[in-house]
Amino acid sequence: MSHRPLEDTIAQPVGTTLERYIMRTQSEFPYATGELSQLLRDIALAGKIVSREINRAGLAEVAGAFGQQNVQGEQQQKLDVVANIRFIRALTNGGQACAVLSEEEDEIVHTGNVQGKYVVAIDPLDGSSNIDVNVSIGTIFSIYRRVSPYGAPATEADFLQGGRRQVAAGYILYGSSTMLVYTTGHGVAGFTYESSLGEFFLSHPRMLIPETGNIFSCNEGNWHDYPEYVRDYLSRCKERRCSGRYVGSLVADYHRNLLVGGIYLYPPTQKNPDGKLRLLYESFPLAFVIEQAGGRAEAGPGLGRVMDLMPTHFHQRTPLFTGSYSLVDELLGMETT
Ligand SMILES: O=P(O)(O)OC[C@H]1O[C@](O)(COP(=O)(O)O)[C@@H](O)[C@@H]1O
Ligand SMILES: [Mg+2]
Ligand SMILES: [Mg+2]
Repeated sequence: MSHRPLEDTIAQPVGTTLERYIMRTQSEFPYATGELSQLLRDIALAGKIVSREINRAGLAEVAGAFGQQNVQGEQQQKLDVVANIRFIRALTNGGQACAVLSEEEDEIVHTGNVQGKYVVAIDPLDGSSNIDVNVSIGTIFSIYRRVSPYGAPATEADFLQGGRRQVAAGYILYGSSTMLVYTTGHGVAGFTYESSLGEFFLSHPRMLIPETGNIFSCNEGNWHDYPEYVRDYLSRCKERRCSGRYVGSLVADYHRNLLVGGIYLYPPTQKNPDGKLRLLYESFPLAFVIEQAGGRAEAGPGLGRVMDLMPTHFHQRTPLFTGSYSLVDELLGMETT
Protein backbone atom coordinates (compact mmCIF):
# COMPACT_ATOMS: atom_id res chain seq x y z
CA MET A 1 0.00 0.00 0.00
CA SER A 2 1.63 3.30 -1.08
CA HIS A 3 1.82 5.86 1.74
CA ARG A 4 1.49 9.53 0.84
CA PRO A 5 4.80 11.06 1.87
CA LEU A 6 4.31 12.94 5.13
CA GLU A 7 5.64 16.04 3.36
CA ASP A 8 2.69 16.01 0.99
CA THR A 9 0.23 15.80 3.86
CA ILE A 10 1.96 18.58 5.77
CA ALA A 11 2.49 20.63 2.60
CA GLN A 12 -1.28 20.72 1.97
CA PRO A 13 -2.39 24.07 3.56
CA VAL A 14 -5.88 23.85 5.10
CA GLY A 15 -6.70 27.28 3.76
CA THR A 16 -7.97 30.54 5.19
CA THR A 17 -10.75 30.11 7.69
CA LEU A 18 -13.62 32.59 7.80
CA GLU A 19 -12.41 33.57 11.25
CA ARG A 20 -8.94 34.44 9.96
CA TYR A 21 -10.39 36.26 6.93
CA ILE A 22 -12.70 38.36 9.11
CA MET A 23 -9.77 39.31 11.35
CA ARG A 24 -7.63 40.11 8.33
CA THR A 25 -10.27 42.32 6.70
CA GLN A 26 -11.68 43.87 9.87
CA SER A 27 -9.73 47.07 9.25
CA GLU A 28 -11.94 47.61 6.16
CA PHE A 29 -15.05 47.91 8.33
CA PRO A 30 -16.13 51.43 9.29
CA TYR A 31 -15.74 51.83 13.07
CA ALA A 32 -13.75 48.55 13.01
CA THR A 33 -14.25 47.70 16.67
CA GLY A 34 -14.94 44.00 16.25
CA GLU A 35 -18.73 44.11 16.66
CA LEU A 36 -19.47 43.58 12.97
CA SER A 37 -16.90 40.77 12.91
CA GLN A 38 -18.70 39.13 15.80
CA LEU A 39 -22.04 39.53 14.03
CA LEU A 40 -20.69 37.78 10.93
CA ARG A 41 -19.39 34.98 13.16
CA ASP A 42 -22.84 34.65 14.77
CA ILE A 43 -24.46 34.33 11.35
CA ALA A 44 -21.87 31.75 10.30
CA LEU A 45 -22.49 29.75 13.49
CA ALA A 46 -26.25 29.69 12.93
CA GLY A 47 -25.57 28.72 9.31
CA LYS A 48 -23.58 25.67 10.44
CA ILE A 49 -26.40 24.57 12.75
CA VAL A 50 -29.07 25.10 10.09
CA SER A 51 -26.92 23.26 7.55
CA ARG A 52 -26.92 20.26 9.90
CA GLU A 53 -30.71 20.50 10.28
CA ILE A 54 -31.18 20.73 6.51
CA ASN A 55 -29.07 17.62 5.95
CA ARG A 56 -31.77 15.83 7.94
CA ALA A 57 -34.61 17.47 5.94
CA GLY A 58 -36.10 14.13 4.84
CA LEU A 59 -36.59 12.95 8.42
CA ALA A 60 -40.12 13.20 9.78
CA GLU A 61 -39.38 15.55 12.66
CA VAL A 62 -38.14 18.37 10.36
CA ALA A 63 -40.02 17.52 7.14
CA GLY A 64 -43.20 19.16 5.93
CA ALA A 65 -45.42 22.06 6.90
CA PHE A 66 -45.41 23.64 10.33
CA GLY A 67 -49.17 24.25 10.12
CA GLN A 68 -49.06 28.05 10.40
CA GLN A 69 -48.96 30.95 7.93
CA ASN A 70 -46.43 33.78 8.06
CA VAL A 71 -47.16 37.47 7.55
CA GLN A 72 -46.92 36.92 3.77
CA GLY A 73 -49.80 34.43 3.93
CA GLU A 74 -47.41 31.58 3.04
CA GLN A 75 -47.58 28.18 4.68
CA GLN A 76 -44.51 27.97 6.95
CA GLN A 77 -42.39 24.83 6.59
CA LYS A 78 -40.93 23.31 9.76
CA LEU A 79 -37.44 24.25 8.56
CA ASP A 80 -38.56 27.86 8.00
CA VAL A 81 -39.40 27.96 11.71
CA VAL A 82 -36.27 26.05 12.81
CA ALA A 83 -33.99 28.33 10.77
CA ASN A 84 -35.80 31.42 12.06
CA ILE A 85 -35.32 30.36 15.68
CA ARG A 86 -31.66 29.39 15.14
CA PHE A 87 -30.67 32.71 13.53
CA ILE A 88 -32.57 34.85 16.04
CA ARG A 89 -31.05 32.88 18.92
CA ALA A 90 -27.49 33.17 17.56
CA LEU A 91 -27.92 36.91 16.96
CA THR A 92 -29.39 37.38 20.43
CA ASN A 93 -26.64 35.39 22.17
CA GLY A 94 -23.93 37.11 20.11
CA GLY A 95 -24.87 40.45 21.66
CA GLN A 96 -24.19 42.69 18.62
CA ALA A 97 -27.64 42.81 17.02
CA CYS A 98 -30.19 44.85 18.94
CA ALA A 99 -33.02 43.69 16.67
CA VAL A 100 -33.90 41.33 13.85
CA LEU A 101 -36.47 41.64 11.06
CA SER A 102 -37.33 38.23 9.66
CA GLU A 103 -39.51 36.99 6.79
CA GLU A 104 -41.09 34.67 9.34
CA GLU A 105 -41.97 37.40 11.87
CA ASP A 106 -44.66 40.06 11.45
CA GLU A 107 -42.81 42.67 13.51
CA ILE A 108 -39.29 43.56 14.67
CA VAL A 109 -37.80 40.99 17.07
CA HIS A 110 -36.00 42.89 19.85
CA THR A 111 -33.08 40.79 21.10
CA GLY A 112 -32.64 42.71 24.35
CA ASN A 113 -29.13 43.75 23.33
CA VAL A 114 -30.04 47.45 23.59
CA GLN A 115 -26.37 48.43 23.43
CA GLY A 116 -26.04 46.48 20.19
CA LYS A 117 -25.05 48.79 17.30
CA TYR A 118 -26.51 46.72 14.46
CA VAL A 119 -29.83 45.41 13.16
CA VAL A 120 -30.24 42.41 10.85
CA ALA A 121 -32.92 41.74 8.22
CA ILE A 122 -33.08 38.06 7.32
CA ASP A 123 -34.77 35.46 5.12
CA PRO A 124 -33.94 32.49 7.35
CA LEU A 125 -34.85 29.88 4.76
CA ASP A 126 -35.04 30.84 1.10
CA GLY A 127 -36.59 28.44 -1.41
CA SER A 128 -39.05 26.92 1.08
CA SER A 129 -40.93 25.14 -1.70
CA ASN A 130 -37.80 23.09 -2.35
CA ILE A 131 -37.12 21.92 1.23
CA ASP A 132 -38.95 18.59 1.04
CA VAL A 133 -37.75 17.76 -2.46
CA ASN A 134 -34.07 17.94 -1.54
CA VAL A 135 -33.22 20.86 -3.82
CA SER A 136 -30.72 23.59 -2.84
CA ILE A 137 -32.06 26.25 -0.48
CA GLY A 138 -30.51 29.21 1.33
CA THR A 139 -30.48 31.99 3.91
CA ILE A 140 -30.19 35.68 2.97
CA PHE A 141 -29.07 38.46 5.37
CA SER A 142 -28.61 42.22 5.42
CA ILE A 143 -26.92 44.25 8.18
CA TYR A 144 -27.37 47.93 9.03
CA ARG A 145 -25.77 50.13 11.68
CA ARG A 146 -28.68 51.39 13.75
CA VAL A 147 -29.76 55.06 13.56
CA SER A 148 -31.80 54.94 16.78
CA PRO A 149 -30.03 55.82 20.05
CA TYR A 150 -28.00 53.09 21.82
CA GLY A 151 -29.48 51.86 25.05
CA ALA A 152 -33.04 51.97 23.71
CA PRO A 153 -34.94 49.38 21.64
CA ALA A 154 -34.48 49.56 17.87
CA THR A 155 -37.06 51.37 15.81
CA GLU A 156 -38.70 51.00 12.39
CA ALA A 157 -36.28 53.62 11.03
CA ASP A 158 -33.34 51.28 11.69
CA PHE A 159 -34.71 48.88 9.06
CA LEU A 160 -36.00 51.42 6.53
CA GLN A 161 -32.65 53.13 5.83
CA GLY A 162 -32.40 52.01 2.19
CA GLY A 163 -30.09 49.53 0.41
CA ARG A 164 -27.14 51.91 0.26
CA ARG A 165 -26.94 52.02 4.05
CA GLN A 166 -26.24 48.27 4.36
CA VAL A 167 -22.84 47.73 6.03
CA ALA A 168 -22.75 44.05 5.11
CA ALA A 169 -24.93 41.53 3.28
CA GLY A 170 -24.80 38.02 1.91
CA TYR A 171 -26.28 34.57 1.81
CA ILE A 172 -25.68 30.97 2.78
CA LEU A 173 -26.36 28.32 0.16
CA TYR A 174 -27.23 24.82 1.40
CA GLY A 175 -26.45 22.84 -1.73
CA SER A 176 -24.02 20.10 -2.74
CA SER A 177 -21.81 21.99 -0.33
CA THR A 178 -22.73 24.69 2.15
CA MET A 179 -21.31 28.07 1.18
CA LEU A 180 -21.33 31.50 2.82
CA VAL A 181 -20.94 34.47 0.46
CA TYR A 182 -20.82 38.06 1.74
CA THR A 183 -19.68 41.62 1.15
CA THR A 184 -18.92 44.56 3.43
CA GLY A 185 -18.60 46.88 0.47
CA HIS A 186 -15.04 45.77 -0.34
CA GLY A 187 -15.67 43.05 -2.89
CA VAL A 188 -17.34 39.66 -2.47
CA ALA A 189 -15.82 36.55 -0.88
CA GLY A 190 -17.14 32.98 -0.73
CA PHE A 191 -16.43 30.33 1.89
CA THR A 192 -17.09 26.60 1.72
CA TYR A 193 -18.08 24.71 4.86
CA GLU A 194 -15.87 21.77 5.83
CA SER A 195 -18.24 20.05 8.27
CA SER A 196 -15.65 17.55 9.54
CA LEU A 197 -13.61 20.51 10.81
CA GLY A 198 -16.65 22.69 11.55
CA GLU A 199 -15.02 25.54 9.63
CA PHE A 200 -15.82 27.75 6.65
CA PHE A 201 -12.75 28.03 4.39
CA LEU A 202 -12.11 30.77 1.83
CA SER A 203 -12.81 29.06 -1.49
CA HIS A 204 -13.90 31.97 -3.68
CA PRO A 205 -11.86 35.13 -3.01
CA ARG A 206 -12.79 38.25 -5.03
CA MET A 207 -15.94 36.87 -6.69
CA LEU A 208 -16.81 38.67 -9.94
CA ILE A 209 -19.81 37.87 -12.14
CA PRO A 210 -18.99 37.45 -15.85
CA GLU A 211 -20.01 40.56 -17.81
CA THR A 212 -22.40 38.45 -19.87
CA GLY A 213 -23.75 34.90 -19.87
CA ASN A 214 -25.87 32.30 -21.60
CA ILE A 215 -28.45 31.61 -18.90
CA PHE A 216 -31.85 33.11 -18.18
CA SER A 217 -33.59 32.14 -14.96
CA CYS A 218 -37.29 32.79 -14.34
CA ASN A 219 -40.55 30.92 -13.71
CA GLU A 220 -41.91 30.74 -17.26
CA GLY A 221 -45.13 29.40 -15.85
CA ASN A 222 -45.94 33.09 -15.33
CA TRP A 223 -45.30 33.85 -19.02
CA HIS A 224 -48.82 35.11 -19.73
CA ASP A 225 -48.56 37.50 -16.80
CA TYR A 226 -45.23 39.00 -17.79
CA PRO A 227 -45.00 42.54 -19.18
CA GLU A 228 -44.35 42.61 -22.93
CA TYR A 229 -40.74 43.79 -22.61
CA VAL A 230 -39.96 40.75 -20.46
CA ARG A 231 -41.53 38.36 -22.97
CA ASP A 232 -39.65 40.09 -25.78
CA TYR A 233 -36.40 39.74 -23.85
CA LEU A 234 -36.96 36.05 -23.11
CA SER A 235 -37.83 35.42 -26.79
CA ARG A 236 -34.57 37.08 -27.77
CA CYS A 237 -32.67 34.86 -25.28
CA LYS A 238 -34.28 31.80 -26.86
CA GLU A 239 -33.44 32.98 -30.37
CA ARG A 240 -29.87 33.22 -29.12
CA ARG A 241 -30.20 29.62 -27.85
CA CYS A 242 -29.54 30.67 -24.26
CA SER A 243 -30.23 28.01 -21.64
CA GLY A 244 -33.21 28.27 -19.32
CA ARG A 245 -32.28 27.30 -15.75
CA TYR A 246 -34.72 27.73 -12.83
CA VAL A 247 -34.21 25.97 -9.50
CA GLY A 248 -36.99 27.94 -7.81
CA SER A 249 -34.71 28.88 -4.90
CA LEU A 250 -33.59 32.48 -5.39
CA VAL A 251 -30.22 31.92 -3.65
CA ALA A 252 -29.41 28.88 -5.82
CA ASP A 253 -30.40 30.54 -9.12
CA TYR A 254 -28.55 33.72 -8.14
CA HIS A 255 -25.37 31.89 -7.02
CA ARG A 256 -25.13 29.89 -10.24
CA ASN A 257 -25.41 33.06 -12.32
CA LEU A 258 -22.86 34.82 -10.10
CA LEU A 259 -20.34 32.08 -10.95
CA VAL A 260 -21.04 31.45 -14.64
CA GLY A 261 -22.94 34.56 -15.82
CA GLY A 262 -26.64 34.89 -16.46
CA ILE A 263 -29.76 36.81 -15.51
CA TYR A 264 -32.44 36.09 -12.90
CA LEU A 265 -35.86 37.65 -13.46
CA TYR A 266 -38.82 37.89 -11.09
CA PRO A 267 -41.03 40.43 -12.88
CA PRO A 268 -44.35 41.81 -11.70
CA THR A 269 -47.20 39.36 -12.29
CA GLN A 270 -50.98 39.56 -11.89
CA LYS A 271 -50.66 37.60 -8.60
CA ASN A 272 -47.76 39.82 -7.45
CA PRO A 273 -48.04 43.21 -9.22
CA ASP A 274 -45.05 44.45 -7.20
CA GLY A 275 -43.10 41.24 -7.87
CA LYS A 276 -42.80 38.40 -5.36
CA LEU A 277 -39.45 39.01 -3.72
CA ARG A 278 -39.10 41.05 -0.52
CA LEU A 279 -37.03 44.21 -0.68
CA LEU A 280 -35.43 44.24 2.79
CA TYR A 281 -34.23 40.63 3.14
CA GLU A 282 -34.04 39.30 -0.42
CA SER A 283 -33.51 42.07 -3.00
CA PHE A 284 -31.40 44.62 -1.06
CA PRO A 285 -28.77 42.11 0.18
CA LEU A 286 -28.47 40.36 -3.20
CA ALA A 287 -28.29 43.75 -4.97
CA PHE A 288 -25.41 44.81 -2.68
CA VAL A 289 -23.51 41.57 -3.40
CA ILE A 290 -24.10 41.63 -7.17
CA GLU A 291 -22.99 45.27 -7.50
CA GLN A 292 -19.84 44.47 -5.51
CA ALA A 293 -19.26 41.57 -7.94
CA GLY A 294 -19.61 43.85 -11.00
CA GLY A 295 -23.20 42.93 -11.87
CA ARG A 296 -26.50 44.78 -11.72
CA ALA A 297 -29.81 44.62 -9.83
CA GLU A 298 -32.76 46.57 -11.17
CA ALA A 299 -36.44 46.82 -10.26
CA GLY A 300 -37.41 47.41 -13.91
CA PRO A 301 -37.69 50.15 -16.54
CA GLY A 302 -38.46 53.46 -14.84
CA LEU A 303 -38.05 51.96 -11.34
CA GLY A 304 -34.28 52.15 -11.17
CA ARG A 305 -31.56 50.35 -9.26
CA VAL A 306 -32.75 48.19 -6.41
CA MET A 307 -30.11 49.76 -4.09
CA ASP A 308 -31.69 53.20 -4.65
CA LEU A 309 -35.20 52.13 -3.64
CA MET A 310 -36.44 53.65 -0.38
CA PRO A 311 -38.45 51.13 1.67
CA THR A 312 -41.69 52.19 3.35
CA HIS A 313 -42.65 48.97 5.11
CA PHE A 314 -41.00 45.79 6.36
CA HIS A 315 -42.31 43.06 4.07
CA GLN A 316 -42.71 45.10 0.88
CA ARG A 317 -42.04 43.38 -2.41
CA THR A 318 -40.19 44.49 -5.53
CA PRO A 319 -39.65 43.16 -9.05
CA LEU A 320 -36.06 41.91 -9.43
CA PHE A 321 -33.84 41.67 -12.50
CA THR A 322 -30.30 40.79 -11.52
CA GLY A 323 -27.13 39.27 -12.86
CA SER A 324 -24.54 39.96 -15.55
CA TYR A 325 -24.25 43.68 -16.34
CA SER A 326 -24.84 43.51 -20.10
CA LEU A 327 -27.79 41.11 -19.82
CA VAL A 328 -29.65 43.36 -17.36
CA ASP A 329 -28.72 46.34 -19.53
CA GLU A 330 -30.20 44.61 -22.56
CA LEU A 331 -33.41 43.76 -20.69
CA LEU A 332 -33.88 47.39 -19.61
CA GLY A 333 -33.30 48.42 -23.22
CA MET A 334 -36.21 46.23 -24.40
CA GLU A 335 -38.84 48.66 -23.09
CA THR A 336 -37.82 51.33 -25.59
CA THR A 337 -37.20 49.16 -28.68
O1 LIG B 1 -42.54 29.56 -7.15
P1 LIG B 1 -42.14 30.84 -7.78
O2 LIG B 1 -43.29 31.81 -7.97
O3 LIG B 1 -41.34 30.68 -9.01
O4 LIG B 1 -41.21 31.58 -6.70
C1 LIG B 1 -39.95 31.06 -6.39
C2 LIG B 1 -39.23 32.13 -5.62
O5 LIG B 1 -39.88 32.30 -4.37
C3 LIG B 1 -38.94 32.08 -3.30
O6 LIG B 1 -39.08 30.77 -2.86
C4 LIG B 1 -39.31 33.07 -2.21
O7 LIG B 1 -38.51 32.92 -1.11
P2 LIG B 1 -38.96 32.13 0.23
O8 LIG B 1 -38.87 30.69 -0.06
O9 LIG B 1 -37.96 32.61 1.20
O10 LIG B 1 -40.36 32.58 0.57
C5 LIG B 1 -37.58 32.29 -3.93
O11 LIG B 1 -36.57 31.59 -3.31
C6 LIG B 1 -37.79 31.75 -5.34
O12 LIG B 1 -36.92 32.31 -6.28
MG1 LIG C 1 -36.79 33.93 0.07
MG1 LIG D 1 -37.86 32.36 3.21
